[in-house]
Amino acid sequence: MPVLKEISFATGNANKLREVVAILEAGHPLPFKVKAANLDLPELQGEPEAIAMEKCRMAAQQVGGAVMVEDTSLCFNACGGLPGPYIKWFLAKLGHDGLNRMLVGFEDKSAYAQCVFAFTPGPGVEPRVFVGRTEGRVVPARGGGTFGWDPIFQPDGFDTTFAEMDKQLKNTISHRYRALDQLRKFLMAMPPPEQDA
Ligand SMILES: O=P(O)(O)OP(=O)(O)OP(=O)(O)OC[C@H]1O[C@@H](n2cnc3c(O)ncnc32)[C@H](O)[C@@H]1O
Ligand SMILES: [Mg+2]
Repeated sequence: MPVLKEISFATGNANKLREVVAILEAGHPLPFKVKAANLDLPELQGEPEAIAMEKCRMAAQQVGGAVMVEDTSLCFNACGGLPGPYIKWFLAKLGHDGLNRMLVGFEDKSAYAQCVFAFTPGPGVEPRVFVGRTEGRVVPARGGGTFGWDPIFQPDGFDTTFAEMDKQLKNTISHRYRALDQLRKFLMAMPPPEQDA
């Protein structure tokens, strides 16, 4: 297996990249250098873990080295976890208001944000997955959010939506932070890169 020196974070989403960089810079660094790779990866179907693993395999082929990817879901409990990994299309077609309307017929507005990171040290090596969840509920849009469904997701224990919340605070309680923290712990346990002679 090649010696791991750096990991490419493959995503086409600038907001995700910004949050991942902010989380790592806030004192939760990975033990390897992280490089951004702007790839347009396909929107796969299936269970979230399987989607992240397949996305990771594809990204590793394209990059030709160690990669991490993530796939984010927004899951409504009243709908058996849907839209889940299909939230990107539901958001694009229905908007914040339409997503709220999906739940009009249900008492239960609870939902969870889920982020699945997948990592492989290189093409051909089975990816590992790390899941982070933040529980909350779906509310009418509040906050001038520029990131996806942030204005309609209010995490439990807070009276602000992700969009109204200080970015630094979001990055300490988010689905993304929780998944990335597990990946960090896994990588910390890996042998460090060999020093150049
Ligand atoms: O290239 P990738 O990494 O796949 O980026 P993407 O934008 O396609 O992202 P996903 O496939 O994971 O789809 C998740 C959708 O949820 C949105 N999203 C992801 N994380 C979010 C967060 O923390 N807050 C609000 N919206 C988020 C994102 O903009 C997408 O519309
Ligand atoms: Mg995607």
